[in-house]
Amino acid sequence: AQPSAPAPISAPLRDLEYGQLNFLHTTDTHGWLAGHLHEPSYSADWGDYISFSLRIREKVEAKGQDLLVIDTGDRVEGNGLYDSSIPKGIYLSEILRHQHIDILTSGNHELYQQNTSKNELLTTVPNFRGHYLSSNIDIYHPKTNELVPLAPRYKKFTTQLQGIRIVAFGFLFNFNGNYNNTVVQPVEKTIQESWFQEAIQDKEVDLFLVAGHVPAHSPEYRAIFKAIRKVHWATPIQFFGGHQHIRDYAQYDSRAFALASGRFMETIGFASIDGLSTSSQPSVASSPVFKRRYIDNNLFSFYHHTGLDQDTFPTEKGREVTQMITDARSALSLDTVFGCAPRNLWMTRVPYNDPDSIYNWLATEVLPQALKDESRGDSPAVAILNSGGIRFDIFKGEFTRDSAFIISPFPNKFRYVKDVPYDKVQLIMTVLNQQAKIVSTSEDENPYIHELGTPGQSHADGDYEEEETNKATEETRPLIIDGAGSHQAPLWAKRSDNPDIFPGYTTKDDAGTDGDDTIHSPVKNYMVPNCIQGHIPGNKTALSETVDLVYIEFLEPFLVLAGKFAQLDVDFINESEEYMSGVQLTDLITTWVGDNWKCDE
Ligand SMILES: Nc1ccn([C@@H]2O[C@H](COP(=O)(O)O)[C@@H](O)[C@H]2O)c(=O)n1
Repeated sequence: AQPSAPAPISAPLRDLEYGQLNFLHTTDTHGWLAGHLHEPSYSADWGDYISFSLRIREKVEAKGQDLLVIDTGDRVEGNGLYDSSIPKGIYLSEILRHQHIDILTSGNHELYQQNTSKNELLTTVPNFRGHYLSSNIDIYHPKTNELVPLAPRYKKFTTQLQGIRIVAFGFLFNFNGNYNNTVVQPVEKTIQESWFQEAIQDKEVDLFLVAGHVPAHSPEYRAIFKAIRKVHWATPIQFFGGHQHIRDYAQYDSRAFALASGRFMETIGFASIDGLSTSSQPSVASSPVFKRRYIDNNLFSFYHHTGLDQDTFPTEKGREVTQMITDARSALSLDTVFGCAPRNLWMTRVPYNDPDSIYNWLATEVLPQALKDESRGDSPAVAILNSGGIRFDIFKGEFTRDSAFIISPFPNKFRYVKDVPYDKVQLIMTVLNQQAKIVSTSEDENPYIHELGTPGQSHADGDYEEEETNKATEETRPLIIDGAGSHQAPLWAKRSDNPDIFPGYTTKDDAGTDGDDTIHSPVKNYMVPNCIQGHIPGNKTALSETVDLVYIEFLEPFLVLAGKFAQLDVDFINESEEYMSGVQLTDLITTWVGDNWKCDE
């Protein structure tokens, strides 16, 4: 773990249930390779994960079993370790490549910016040659401008020890927010292509392995499942997915399961299958048995599952990578302090209009006080942000360069259109927040276009409380103990009534409620609107007035549609201009923090 990471807290654990074939899975790591430096449950880093997978490999191979390591994308955008370097990602790519990954795929975040996908093609794909798969992404090659697959579409291989014959694919969900140097083909169309149909005709297959940046429960995975089942009624299928930032396990039939392993290096997913045929034993009598476990990413869990301790667990490679991360964080000055947060500010643990909500803070303090384009004189403005652009909580204590990128990693600037009737702005807000489905289906069948909100909640399946009806109470607030001096506060403490249990993941999935390795008490979450608004200046504007409609540039395509619904006669693409030229939301936040959150001497 990193030198400043908190020690993990001991807790009751469920064991891993190994099988003939075992998997470790990461997804949506978003640059958090240093682990969480303020949360003991997720405080292991990428070096520890390398040691963990090497130790698990030793353990399973000693029993003649196999291990495969999977990563399903969104490795970039979301942490200073990736976002603060110039160019972005130079340290991250080097750190990542030290993990042996058997199958990896691209997420949507690898494709938002031209440079990011170019870096995938020219650095990450070669670093993981033979392992990176891209079944439905093409890229215009930066040298030839020819449209080429980002990586091979699929591969067939056999496992080292048992000769399990696997056909593997690497998909991305039907994403359409990519920069125009890449092409994402819808999954449903891709599986009609001849290469896919030929790949699934193979009769010498013991397992289909579908890795992808695709939700475990999704129309895309259902389509792939159906396509394979048309040809193979009983061959086991193991899916690995991601994108929603949740722990999830979907059962498609008794021989087809999908695992999603959370986000931000909080979770190491584990899966196993027993009862597979192999090249030397092509038919098996029994049905395969599938298992899953979500491992909290900390050394307490890692020691427990490997049966090792602080002396016997670390590997030389793991230690080296931990040091590489420490060096990179220092070279990037990620611990530079901009100010000290006087309290915790939460994304979803309190209602969004609560004084402790990060969105309330942005809407009532940061935007009104810091967003001002001098060229607009005294014109009042309403600024709209998508809540999904904010990625993490702020903890009481030091607010560092790293915190800024963790909260707001995207290079999003502001744009505006002038003289918009205030009542139309409010109508647009209603459309974006309450009628997003209308917006998403008007011209575009892609169901993901309305993902303006925080990733987990559009698929929360009842785990989130409706904001209006539930005000957080004392008992539902996370347990916090104040940090000493200006240090960050740890996120939770043990409960006095049950000293072994503290808040954390309590996952419900298709296999039940016993998936998490660590037994936790639940944390309450509240729905957040897709978009929030701040008034500049902060006083309320009369309904009859006109305002500058300022918006984060990511919102523009959504505003074009919402504007039509609100019958606003504005051409957002051609009539808008930059607001506070060159300033990104991240800069606005850091400037405000520097001006307002002084640290006590
Ligand atoms: N420039 C950007 C890019 C993305 N977002 C927000 O992130 C969401 C996607 O993130 P996932 O981790 O869920 O893939 C997207 O829907 C936006 O809300 C952004 O704000 N700006």
